[in-house]
Amino acid sequence: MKQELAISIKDVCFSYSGPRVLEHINLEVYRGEFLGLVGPNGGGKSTLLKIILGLLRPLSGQVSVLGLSPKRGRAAIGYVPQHTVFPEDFPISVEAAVLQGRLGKTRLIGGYTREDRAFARRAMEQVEILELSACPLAALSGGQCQRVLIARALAMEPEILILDEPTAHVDLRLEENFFHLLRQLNQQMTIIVVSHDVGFISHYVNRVACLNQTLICHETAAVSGEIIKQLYGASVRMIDHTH
Ligand SMILES: Nc1ncnc2c1ncn2[C@@H]1O[C@H](COP(=O)(O)OP(=O)(O)OP(=O)(O)O)[C@@H](O)[C@H]1O
Repeated sequence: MKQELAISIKDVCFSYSGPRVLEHINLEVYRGEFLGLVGPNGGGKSTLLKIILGLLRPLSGQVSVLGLSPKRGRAAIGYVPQHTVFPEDFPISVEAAVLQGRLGKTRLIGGYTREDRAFARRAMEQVEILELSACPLAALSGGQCQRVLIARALAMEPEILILDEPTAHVDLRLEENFFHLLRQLNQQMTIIVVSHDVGFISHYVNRVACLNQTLICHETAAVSGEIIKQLYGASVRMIDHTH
């Protein structure tokens, strides 16, 4: 059976204004895949995600998302950004934050509909934060905040979920819970997750793409600490959390 493409990246090059950040990147992500994207600091991971989201235009090459241009395909992508910190006095509840995920989908005037609230509720149920729905964001732990951000992305009914270092600020136990959650979500949607921890994510993902200006994909079984160290130096963590 022919697999359907979720994302296609062909021969993409990019630079901000100075040297090339991405060189001739080729990547095909299939529907239903769970892809890990790893690489050293400054390797170009966030830049590649921004190109997929249509926020940056490549210097050359082609990108399509579900057969559409990245700008048009963006409506199908739930994006969980890196390093989102809510200010201490941010006066907004968990439910209000999750409802923001409906902004591109709902009517422009008249506020959220009953349907929007049902989507937000379902998203909060999926990531097990429904009991926190009235809490102010400022009262949440790092792990709970990450779940709110995922719920916000899920509320928009995405076909593709992209997460940029979602567990950078959570401890190992929460990280494990979190990846179990992603594995469940992967039954309904394509997932790309950026991480610095190859050893850990290779227990969960189908394939690991290593990006350091150029990109090489490995089936998870083929990823060893030695390969990663040779290609990308010591800044990628290769910790085996085998249980
Ligand atoms: N807005 C920008 N303007 C100029 N250069 C940038 C900009 N954003 C990123 N860069 C540069 O592009 C390169 C790739 O950065 P990018 O943030 O994509 O890497 P990354 O792999 O996501 O890194 P990290 O793991 O540290 O988050 C780096 O050299 C960075 O300094």
